[in-house]
Amino acid sequence: MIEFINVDKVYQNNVKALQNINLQIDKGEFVAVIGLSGAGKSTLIRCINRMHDISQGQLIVDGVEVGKLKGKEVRKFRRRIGMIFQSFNLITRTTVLNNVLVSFVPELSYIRKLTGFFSKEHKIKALTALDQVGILDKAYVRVDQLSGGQQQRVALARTLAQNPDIILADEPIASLDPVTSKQVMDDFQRINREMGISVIMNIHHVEVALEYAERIIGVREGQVVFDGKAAEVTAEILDYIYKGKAEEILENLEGEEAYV
Ligand SMILES: Nc1ncnc2c1ncn2[C@@H]1O[C@H](COP(=O)(O)OP(=O)(O)OP(=O)(O)O)[C@@H](O)[C@H]1O
Repeated sequence: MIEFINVDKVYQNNVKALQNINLQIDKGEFVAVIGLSGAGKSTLIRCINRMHDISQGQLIVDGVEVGKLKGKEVRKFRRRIGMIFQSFNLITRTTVLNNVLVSFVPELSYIRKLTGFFSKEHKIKALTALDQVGILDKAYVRVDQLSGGQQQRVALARTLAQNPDIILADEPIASLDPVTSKQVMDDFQRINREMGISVIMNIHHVEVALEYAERIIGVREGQVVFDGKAAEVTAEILDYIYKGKAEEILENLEGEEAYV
């Protein structure tokens, strides 16, 4: 379980990105975090794996107070939390398999780190992860020869190979077309349902958030202004989260539905 207790985040430039956040996210949930640009969505997600430190309050993940972890403990803690970015963060000039194997580097002995030699067990784990996202046949293809959607699947496989309890996804479909976005979102849904991995996703596409997430957290000016089931989200609620811009967003929604 992830628990935010009275969490504030103030950046060094004095921007108060999060204010008094209180949330509980249970294991296995699929949560979408929505809100205007600058509302605090990325900050909220990135505090969970301590990419950002919180300024006040407590953030507890499976009984561990994240802010109290030190050095090695932080690295060990992060191994349980996968992170997916909009920009995929892959090494494009090498194979898909090598990109997944990279996730095992922290587990390697010093010698193996130097030689870059992965065990058979690591290779099997990596190939299994590629199979889980349907791109096993691309294992020996260079990443720069793949489409954006396939690259995001490689990133997802790399995360899965870590055997995470939680996947944080920061705008994972922002640079993908609607059809590819749907494939990637289907992957997230399958991983969430079949493997019980919690998914917490920051997403600009409201229509996609409502379709895939069970729970929606609406953030506005650093505060949680809505937290409920996707099915409960109304046009009024969206309007509140998006400060009167819901009409524009709903218009988009109609267009996107036709496209997807
Ligand atoms: N590293 C940083 N240093 C200083 N201020 C920051 C930093 N990162 C974010 N901010 C500020 O914190 C606020 C929240 O930013 P955040 O990136 O969390 O919003 P967001 O909702 O994810 O936006 P977007 O949808 O555009 O990614 C913004 O005012 C932003 O300018």
